[in-house]
Amino acid sequence: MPLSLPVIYLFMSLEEPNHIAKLGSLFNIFLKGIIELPINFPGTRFYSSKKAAAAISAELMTIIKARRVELEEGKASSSQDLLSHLLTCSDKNGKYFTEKDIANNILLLLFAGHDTSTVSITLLIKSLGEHPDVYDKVLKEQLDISMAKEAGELLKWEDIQKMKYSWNVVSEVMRLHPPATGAYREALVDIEYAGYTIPKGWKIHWSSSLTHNDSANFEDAARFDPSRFEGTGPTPFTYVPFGGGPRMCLGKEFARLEVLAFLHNIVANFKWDLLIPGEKIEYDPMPIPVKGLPIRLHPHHV
Ligand code: HEM
Repeated sequence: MPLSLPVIYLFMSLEEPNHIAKLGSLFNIFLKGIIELPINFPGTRFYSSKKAAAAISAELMTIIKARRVELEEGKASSSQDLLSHLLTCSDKNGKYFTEKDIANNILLLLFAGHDTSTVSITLLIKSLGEHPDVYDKVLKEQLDISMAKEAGELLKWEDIQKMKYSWNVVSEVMRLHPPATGAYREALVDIEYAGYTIPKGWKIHWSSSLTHNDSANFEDAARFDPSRFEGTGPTPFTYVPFGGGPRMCLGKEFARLEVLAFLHNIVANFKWDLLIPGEKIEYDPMPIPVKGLPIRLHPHHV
């Protein structure tokens, strides 16, 4: 999914379209090779991905160095964007981030924080288009929230907490199609599992898709059913779209806010038809509808 202008602007205040397009196309090559066999040989996706990541880092380093000069000359402010913030804040020991740390963090956030949320929103739109009964319930919940507010009043944190049914729907979308299909761990000790030994030091891939689609964890696992998340919800560690343990997603609550705020605004203003009913989803590496999910919006005034 191409990087959008707002995210680049928010992170680094870049506005020049060619510059953004260049970073965007490198980013897409980088993304395509992230979950590939690590064969570092010309022609493989992994190789191209590593090259693209190095090119993005070099580009980011140039931007970072230029911004440092602007900050020193008073031509940029520390609150301008994420980049200025990272350049001017220090940790509790007074140590500043290095330029390399900043470039790595921006690259991580672009990857971890952008496509995951856009994919969740895309699949949410698809699921609501396929399940009008669920759409109606989401609409009711969102309208109850809007009607309790003054005209033009923006959403508040308390409103997000009231979106319980809507979040159950988003959760069910992420159960069936987790935006991050899994991640990696390293075995710190020898592990015995199902009669096999995973030796210390081996890399392990854990899969959220397989865990979420296992009928031992979810009855009739292929069925779309947001009520699974009512009450106490799934057994711990059977539902892991954000991972688990100490390296669990840092942006989980921000993602919830982002997706629910988007959902509130689109549902309150539109209903929609899917132009390709039953459009297939492909994983490359994130789940995306193969034709880009064309829809027809119908504004409503409720
Ligand atoms: C629906 C949206 C999102 C999903 C499904 C998602 C999913 C994940 C997953 C599966 C991991 C790996 C966790 C693990 O290894 O146990 C992860 C890590 C991470 N995510 Fe997210 N994420 C989302 C949104 C975001 C956002 C919006 C941000 C930042 C603004 C973010 C920042 C991060 C970071 C920094 C990590 C690395 C944490 C670490 O290694 O300690 N994520 N995310």
